[in-house]
Amino acid sequence: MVRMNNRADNDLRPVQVTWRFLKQQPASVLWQRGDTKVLAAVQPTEGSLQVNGNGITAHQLEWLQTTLRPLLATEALTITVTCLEDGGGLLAELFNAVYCALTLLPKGKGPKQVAAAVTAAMVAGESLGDPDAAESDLATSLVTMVATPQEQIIALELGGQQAVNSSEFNELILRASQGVTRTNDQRQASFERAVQPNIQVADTDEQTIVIATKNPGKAREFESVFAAEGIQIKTLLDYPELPNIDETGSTFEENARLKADQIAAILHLPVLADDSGLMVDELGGRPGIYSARFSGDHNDAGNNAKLLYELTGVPAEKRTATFHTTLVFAKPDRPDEDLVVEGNVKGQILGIPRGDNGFGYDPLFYVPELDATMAQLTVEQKNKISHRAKAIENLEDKWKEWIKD
Ligand SMILES: O=c1nc[nH]c2c1ncn2[C@H]1C[C@H](O)[C@@H](COP(=O)(O)OP(=O)(O)OP(=O)(O)O)O1
Ligand SMILES: [Mg+2]
Repeated sequence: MVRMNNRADNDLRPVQVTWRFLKQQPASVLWQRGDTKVLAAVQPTEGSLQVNGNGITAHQLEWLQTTLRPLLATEALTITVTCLEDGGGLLAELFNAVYCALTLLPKGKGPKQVAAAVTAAMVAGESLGDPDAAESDLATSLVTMVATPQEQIIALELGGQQAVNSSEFNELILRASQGVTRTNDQRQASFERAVQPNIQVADTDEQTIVIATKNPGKAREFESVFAAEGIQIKTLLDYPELPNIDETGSTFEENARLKADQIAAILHLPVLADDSGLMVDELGGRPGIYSARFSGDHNDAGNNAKLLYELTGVPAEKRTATFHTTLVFAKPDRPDEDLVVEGNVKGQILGIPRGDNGFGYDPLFYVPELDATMAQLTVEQKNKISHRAKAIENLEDKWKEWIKD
């Protein structure tokens, strides 16, 4: 049987972990395996264990709570797990996401035991490790296993449309045990890469690109573009040890170059930097390169408030504005070969914010053609029309050739 991506029966989909995904919550992780995306955040509390789920069933939540409990060093925790996309193997990935978040708790509060989860599926009489969504749909039976790397089984969950006989069951268990060991290695490798940026652990044969940003809003938009190419992306949040790059340039391009060149020189990886901002016609193009610091510090609410204040009394037809992005792609150690592109989108600054998506000035930036603010669009919709999307389109034809040599 030929699997998607020509995977062997025991091959797992690649894993990508964004450690400390939420700025305000240190023990948080975005865990992605294939198309399955789970966000987990753990907060120490005074009270007893609470596990909250978004986008998952009551049964999945209950299973998770029961499975986690024996691994916890303390029950004074609130765990929140959010399914962003179920691309197969969700139950296992819920566990893996939470487990990763637990490892970010202060010493002594993390998990008592090393464990990982994986799904195995019986498809057309063959046992497959880590089925994707299509394979899961075809599976006659599925096993989700949580175990230690020493093959001590902590939990087993059976699923699928048919009863499983004991020889198939044994095969599934074997397949799953292999997967657990491998998953544990994937997690460990990702963690080491994240905390020790100079040590590159070759975990997958996938290409890695670092996006030189600490802005999770930007990162999300880039991610969906490169994921489609099978390229894994990291952001500066994966490298907390890196120095802060001061944006001392006087143009978007200078600032993007500063970020791209310096980070590429340190990490020895290809680095894509974005410098972007809002240019309001009535304000002579301000805040422009100062968009992030418009109200003093880097604070979206403050920046939006200041923008509204400065446009007090300006009628709708004069509130025209442009979002601009300059992208600089830098190769390690070859700053003279930087690739530079830009993108723009025109809109209007509203008097009252609308919508909860996106980031930055999105709730105030109205796009007449769509009769919506940027914050009323989904990531997919925004990725079709935004300044960043336009810049990426301009990069599209060039970068694949450029990155090869
Ligand atoms: O699509 C966007 N939707 C809304 N607002 C946006 C967008 N794109 C840029 N902006 C605003 C946010 C920030 O106030 C400034 C970017 O400043 P900029 O220095 O490029 O980014 P940043 O400091 O947030 O992150 P980083 O430097 O780590 O990439 O423009
Ligand atoms: Mg910045």
